[in-house]
Amino acid sequence: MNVEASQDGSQRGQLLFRRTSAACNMLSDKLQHVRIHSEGSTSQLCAPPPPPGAAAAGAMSQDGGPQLQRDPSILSQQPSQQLLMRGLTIDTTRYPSQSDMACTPDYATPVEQQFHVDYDIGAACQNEDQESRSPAKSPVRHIKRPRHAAGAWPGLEERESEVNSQPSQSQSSGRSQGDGPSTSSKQQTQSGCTFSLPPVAVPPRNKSRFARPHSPATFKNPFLTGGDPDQQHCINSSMPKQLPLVSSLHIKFKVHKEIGSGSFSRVVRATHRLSGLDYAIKRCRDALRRDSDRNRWLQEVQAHAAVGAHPNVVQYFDAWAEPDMEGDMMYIQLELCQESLGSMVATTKDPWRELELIGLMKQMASALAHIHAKGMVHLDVKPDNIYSGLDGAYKLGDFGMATLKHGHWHVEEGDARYLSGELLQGRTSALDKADIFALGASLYELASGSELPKSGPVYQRLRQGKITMLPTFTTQFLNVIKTLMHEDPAQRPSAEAILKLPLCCKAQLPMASVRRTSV
Ligand SMILES: Nc1ncnc2c1ncn2[C@@H]1O[C@H](COP(=O)(O)OP(=O)(O)OP(=O)(O)O)[C@@H](O)[C@H]1O
Repeated sequence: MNVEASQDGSQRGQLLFRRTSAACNMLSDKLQHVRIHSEGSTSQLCAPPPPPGAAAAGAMSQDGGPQLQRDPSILSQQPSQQLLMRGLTIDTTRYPSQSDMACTPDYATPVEQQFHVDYDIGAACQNEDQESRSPAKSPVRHIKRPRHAAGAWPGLEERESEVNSQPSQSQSSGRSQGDGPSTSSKQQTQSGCTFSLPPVAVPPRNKSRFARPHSPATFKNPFLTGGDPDQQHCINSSMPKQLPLVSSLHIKFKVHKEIGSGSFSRVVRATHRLSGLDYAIKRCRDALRRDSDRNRWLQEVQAHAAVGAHPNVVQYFDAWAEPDMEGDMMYIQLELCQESLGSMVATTKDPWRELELIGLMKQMASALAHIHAKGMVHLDVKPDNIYSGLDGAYKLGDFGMATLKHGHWHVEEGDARYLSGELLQGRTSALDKADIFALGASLYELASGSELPKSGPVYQRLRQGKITMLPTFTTQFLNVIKTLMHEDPAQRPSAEAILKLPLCCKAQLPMASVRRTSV
C-alpha cells in the first residue's frame, strides 16, 4: 500500500477512506499482512484474540463486527489463524510471510484511527477500482461475478452450503476455481483470502422435492368428435386434487358485482387483470360433489366451446375447475352481455314492437342455424337465455342443456313453458325442431307481454299451434309464429328456412333497436 499524504488533519478523513479502499484491495485480492509504520514504531495488524479475550479491548466494532487492532506487542508472533470480518473468513495461514510484504508507512493517521475496519469487504471489493485512489497500480485481477438472482431457485441455500463446505482451492489465479458461473459460489483471491460470493442460481438437484403436481386430464370433446357416447362422461371424483391457495378467479380477474344467478350458477362481472377486458364469469352455486353434476357442467363447457364464435351466440372464452374443501368449483368465462330478455321483460313493461321481434327472430334463427349446422341442439331457448349484447346484437347463451342433434344421449327436459309437445311425449327424433318451437314460444311470449303458462288448457292449446291473435301485430307475423309452434315438428321450418322467410328478408336487421339496459 502506497499512501502519500501530509499530516494535515483535514486530510485525515480522506486518508482513512483511501486506506479503507486500499485495504479492501489487499484483503480481497492479494495477501495482505500489513505492517504499518507509524510515529516511528512498527506495528502489525492482527486479529483480536478470540473469545473470551475478544470481549476485552473493544474487539468488536459498533455494529457488532469484529474490529482489527494494532498490537505492536505481537510483531514477532505468527499471524493469528483467522480474521473475522463481517462474516468473511480470511484464512491468514495462507498469507505470505512478512518478508514478502511491501508496506508503505503511514505518517498521517493517528494510531487509533488506523484500520478501524467495519466496512463490508465484499461490497468494497466490488467497487475497488472506483474507490481506490492509490497511485500504485492495483495488482487486482478482476474476478468476474455472474449476475444472478439470489434465491431464484428453491433449495439454493442447500446448494450453496454444499459448495462452501468443499475444501478451499489453492491460491493461484484469482479467477474462479469452480466449474463455471453456474456452480461456483466461492472465489479465491491471489492471496488465498477466501470469501463467499452470493449464491449463483442453479437448479435444485433434488428434483423429487420439487416434483410437479399431476397434470390434469385432457378431455375429448364429444361435440367435436361426433358424439361417441363413451366420451360423454369424463370427470370423476378420482381426479387428482390440489387445493389452490387463491382461486384463479381472483388471480386472473378483478371481480365486480354479481350480475345474475340461475338454479345452478351465479354470474359475476369481472375485469381480466392483464387485458383490462370485462367478462361474465359463471360459477356453480355450490361446490360440485357428485360426478353427475361435474359431468353436467363439463357438457355445458364442451358444448359451448364446440359452438365456436357467432355474432348471435354468447362467446365462450375459457373454463376451469378448482378443487374446493367441499367438492369442485367450476367456472366459465363468457362474453359479457347486458341482462337477459327475460329479466328485461320483468322489469320494463314496454310492449315489444313487431319490427323488434322480427329482428330478434332473425338473429336467433341465425344462431340456431349455426348451432344446428354443427350437429348440435340448444334445447333451452327462452327469453331468459337470450341476452342483448354490448355490441348491439342479441345473443343466445346457457348451453347447459345442449346436446347432439343425432346423439343417443339422455335428453333433459328444459323449461316446461317452452317445451314442445313431442319432447313432452319423449320423442327425440327431431331435436332441432324442438329449438324452433321454443323460439316461436319465446317470440309469442314477448309479443303478448305475459308469461306463458306451465300447464293447463292454454298450455295444451299452444302445443297444438293455436295462439291468440294479437291486435298490434300483423297476421303475417303471427302466422310465422304459428308455423314455428306447429304441433308437427316436420311442419316447422328449419332455422335456415326462417332466415329465408319473406318477412325476415324484408326486415332490416334492427340491430340498433336492441333494448339496452345497464350491466
Ligand atoms: N354472458 C352473460 N352476461 C351477462 N349476464 C349473464 C351472462 N350469462 C348469464 N348471465 C346472468 O346470469 C343469470 C344466470 O345465468 P344462467 O341462466 O346461464 O345460469 P343457470 O344457472 O344455467 O340458469 P338456469 O336456471 O336457466 O339453469 C342470467 O339470468 C343472467 O342474468
